[in-house]
Amino acid sequence: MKGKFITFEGPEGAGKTSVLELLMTELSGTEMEMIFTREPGGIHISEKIREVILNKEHTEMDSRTEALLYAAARRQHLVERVVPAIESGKIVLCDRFIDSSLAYQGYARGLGIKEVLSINEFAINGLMPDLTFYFKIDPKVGLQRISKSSEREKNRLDLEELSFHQKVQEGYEKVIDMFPERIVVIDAEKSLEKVVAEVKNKLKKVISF
Ligand SMILES: Nc1ncnc2c1ncn2[C@@H]1O[C@H](COP(=O)(O)OP(=O)(O)OP(=O)(O)O)[C@@H](O)[C@H]1O
Ligand SMILES: Cc1cn([C@H]2C[C@H](O)[C@@H](COP(=O)(O)O)O2)c(=O)[nH]c1=O
Repeated sequence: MKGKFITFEGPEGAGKTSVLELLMTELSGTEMEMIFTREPGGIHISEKIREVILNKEHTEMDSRTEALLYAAARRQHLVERVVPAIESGKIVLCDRFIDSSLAYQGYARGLGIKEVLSINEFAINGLMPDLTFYFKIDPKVGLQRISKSSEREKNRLDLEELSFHQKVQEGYEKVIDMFPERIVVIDAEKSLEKVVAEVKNKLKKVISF
């Protein structure tokens, strides 16, 4: 039996990683076999690409180069980690995937959502998520959260202007309109406990635990 591929999306500081960590703890005792992973990263080569993309000294990086690097990291992560897990029946919970590229590179960087979708179609070769949670939050609130966090050093993308992060949010709204059946919107400005409860509730509709 094939597993499922579930992704978590949203602006900076929306709470995706915190929710995934709590889900990992709460669902680890259940019968469902799950893996938790992230983009860009999740495996050796893609973590190396992550370091190149997010290094705050790499201010000269061209937007198309950035889009191609995310797509390359995505391809390797899918082949090495995501596809084998799904084929062995596991549930894969992934922090960010293709919708990040559509919102950040396609819309906020101005490369075009369709153009970025097209390079990513080559990378993913048909493997779209079964379900995506979009963590909706005012970008200002998300950025305030990461500024307060002592564990989080700001990367090159975090350091973009507020106007860039507002465009990311607009980009996500467009992506949601393109894929309304796949993407579930979660109010990420609620307390962490409430967000986790809402995600678990929606998850129960696609997997049993
Ligand atoms: N619902 C919440 N209410 C208040 N603070 C929260 C909530 N969720 C997460 N936080 C805090 O906000 C900060 C960012 O959270 P987290 O790293 O989980 O976000 P993220 O969506 O993974 O961000 P990024 O994509 O930028 O890495 C952390 O300090 C976390 O403790
Ligand atoms: C997958 C992906 C990510 N990004 C951006 C989004 C964030 O600013 C960083 C990743 O950092 P996080 O702390 O792990 O959320 O990269 C992007 O622009 N395009 C993408 O495809």
